[in-house]
Amino acid sequence: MPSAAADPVWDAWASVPWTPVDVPKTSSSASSGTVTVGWHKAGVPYLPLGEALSLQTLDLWIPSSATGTGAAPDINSLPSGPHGSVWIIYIHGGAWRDPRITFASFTPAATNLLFRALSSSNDNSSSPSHNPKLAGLVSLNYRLSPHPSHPSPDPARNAKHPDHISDILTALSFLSRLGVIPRRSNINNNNTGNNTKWILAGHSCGATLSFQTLMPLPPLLPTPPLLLSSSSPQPPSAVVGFNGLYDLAGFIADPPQGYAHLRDGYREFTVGAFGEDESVWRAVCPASCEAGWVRRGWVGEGKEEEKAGKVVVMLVQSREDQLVPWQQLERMRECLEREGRLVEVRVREARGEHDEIWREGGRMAEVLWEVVEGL
Ligand SMILES: N[C@@H](CC(=O)c1ccccc1NC=O)C(=O)O
Repeated sequence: MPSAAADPVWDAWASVPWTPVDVPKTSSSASSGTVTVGWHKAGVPYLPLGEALSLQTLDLWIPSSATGTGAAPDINSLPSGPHGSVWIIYIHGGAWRDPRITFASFTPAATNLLFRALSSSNDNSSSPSHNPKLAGLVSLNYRLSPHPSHPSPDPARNAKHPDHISDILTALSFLSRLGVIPRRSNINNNNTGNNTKWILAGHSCGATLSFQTLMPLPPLLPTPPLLLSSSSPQPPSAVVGFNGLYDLAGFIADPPQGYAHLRDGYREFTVGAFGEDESVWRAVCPASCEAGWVRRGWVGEGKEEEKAGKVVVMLVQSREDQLVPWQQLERMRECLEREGRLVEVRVREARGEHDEIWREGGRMAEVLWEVVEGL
């Protein structure tokens, strides 16, 4: 991938060094020590240097195979994956407000995925066509609303809708300027496009934010001018929601059995993020907003896009989740199935309480790997 001097996007990119991701060698190998599974940039500002607030940053990892050598990539560069490789972009949860849940909640799954990528590139028995190609991973930070138990004067911790989704869209524009997300003009262009695909994944309110990137949200959000490019980013090939929130108004009006005690908590964080107006709650949630957004905001109206194939939604939920009921998944599934054959909805179960899936990371990585393989 190119790098360029005197470009605010590449200047921000080059402001952070690469560090190795070292994991202990498996016990089966005779040698001890660690193996480098990938390279990591931590806390890259996704706005021009000096303009980003404390939470307007992203972390990015590439598999060690991307460099071709054992050495760190150049600080100015972003090595591209092989033809047809896939980027995964992750949005953390925490009810739009919890400062203890950040981009770092993706680290266990990211490390697991880098390890899988290394193992599969070492595995000569797998045929190249079935060898999944992971280009890299990104985890986004974004401004948070105030948390009553964790007050802070930091402007990045006193956000209100649409600040959260605005930051996510800004980060996606930044990533498209870096070449991580392909541009729309490359769609259907098999000769010159590098055919990179991307997956958008999120946990809890991060799943809400993932779908919001594809919904027409009022009011329209301006992109910072320095990040604008002539062509818009290509939408993701798949969205993966882990223990996601899809219908806040529905939950607050009528929480399902076993979750009624959470109604006031839901109302508190919903008001904190979106204000008191319940019509806004409905408009910003993917299972309760106006129908038709999958075609309008994602698949596209044009026949060419329809020919390019349907999009994939993977909904992952634990029945043991003490904070988000299975009913949220059902609401989302029903909403997507009403969109007809544009979307292929897949459902996977997970185990444990609400945050176990990212704390533990293995199941999250397994599901994401399955989506990468299927693209
Ligand atoms: N730890 C959070 C609570 C939280 O994250 C949450 C609670 C209920 C339903 C979903 C939640 N998180 C979604 O992103 C808080 O303190 O606000």
